[in-house]
Amino acid sequence: MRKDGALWALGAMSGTSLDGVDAAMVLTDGVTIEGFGPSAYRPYTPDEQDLLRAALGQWPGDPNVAAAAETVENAHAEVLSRFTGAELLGFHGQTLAHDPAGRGTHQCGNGAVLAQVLNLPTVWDFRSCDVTMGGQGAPLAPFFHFACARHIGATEPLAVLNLGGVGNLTWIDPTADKAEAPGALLAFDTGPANAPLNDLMRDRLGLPFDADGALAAQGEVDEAFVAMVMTDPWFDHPPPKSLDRNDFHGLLDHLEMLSDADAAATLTAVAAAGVAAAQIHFPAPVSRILVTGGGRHNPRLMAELRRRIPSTIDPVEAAGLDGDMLEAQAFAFLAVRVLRKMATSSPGTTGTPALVGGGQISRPDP
Ligand SMILES: Nc1ncnc2c1ncn2[C@@H]1O[C@H](COP(=O)(O)OP(=O)(O)OP(=O)(O)O)[C@@H](O)[C@H]1O
Ligand SMILES: CC(=O)N[C@H]1[C@@H]2OC[C@@H](O2)[C@@H](O)[C@@H]1O[C@H](C)C(=O)O
Repeated sequence: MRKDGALWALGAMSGTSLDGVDAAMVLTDGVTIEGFGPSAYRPYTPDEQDLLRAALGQWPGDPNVAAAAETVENAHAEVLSRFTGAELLGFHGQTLAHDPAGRGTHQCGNGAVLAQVLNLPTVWDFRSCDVTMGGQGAPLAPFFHFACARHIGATEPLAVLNLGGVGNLTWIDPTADKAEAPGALLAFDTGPANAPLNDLMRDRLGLPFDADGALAAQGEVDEAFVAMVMTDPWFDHPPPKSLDRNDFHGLLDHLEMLSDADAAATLTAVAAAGVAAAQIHFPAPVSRILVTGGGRHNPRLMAELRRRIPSTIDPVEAAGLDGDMLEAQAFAFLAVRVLRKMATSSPGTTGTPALVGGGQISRPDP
């Protein structure tokens, strides 16, 4: 029997790696996870990626943004139309620019268009309200991570680490009354994760990423360089904090003297060192870090994490979750929360002064 208020929600995420659209269904009332449904992935073609890359860092009104938005909407319409039985859509869109202390945050793709095309009530623009209210606008997955921690029966503090283009981590006390409770969650971005490594692979070798960490495995980490990066005050800065995809892009200029393999090994280590540095911000130590996002497929990155961090480091699959779809599931879950007028972020997640519920709701014409 369905719990009161539970809906089959479809969530879609187009992440900072610009690789494609993840989509997944969750049965939820926005508090507990009642079940996971089907999922799908739709990669962007190289031409589509070029259009998106040309719009990175741009704000509404820039000539490249309209083409990027159309690309995002079409790719989403294509993959989302394969699903049946969804009652609500949570559409994240593609982050093109993120500057919470300045111009705000910009996800392209219009949820109102998707609501019509898919004939589904659509929750979108999840981050703007948070930034307007003084929050970072990211990360937003933590309320879902709290539900996941409950779903897997966790009883002591743990962390969920997402290794996408940027890394983000959620520290969770699963014994808290609810996700909104003070002290239940502490979340923040950990630093660059796959983005600089992907950019290196693309610039030097014309490849999208270091598949299975094969190139990094042939190189040596320049530990002095890693230590130098870690002196950036950003890592010691207490949460809340969030990054734009290209905030650490300048790293690549300093690696020109290194071979391809050494540069790949060093950037892989930088991603892991950022996570190790994050531990000083934990309210209490964790015995386990569950890793989600594409970076968990990189054995070199996982090895660097294990070398630098004493906690057990497992892919989320070890706890029965799907690390390729967790973010898409998060936006399905958050859509239900928005529909039900529940908070989507808190002082511990995005650093808003109070609980905030973001998101716009667009409904198809009757
Ligand atoms: N087999 C693999 N070996 C090495 N790296 C991999 C592998 N599979 C995926 N990745 C890395 O993971 C990235 C994709 O990760 P993911 O899909 O989590 O990113 P995203 O959702 O776009 O990012 P974000 O969470 O920052 O929004 C790829 O670009 C690549 O760097
Ligand atoms: C502004 C933005 O899109 N941020 C993303 C990005 O990708 C990873 C990290 O940086 C995280 O802060 C966030 O996404 C996840 C889904 C989040 O909001 O929880």
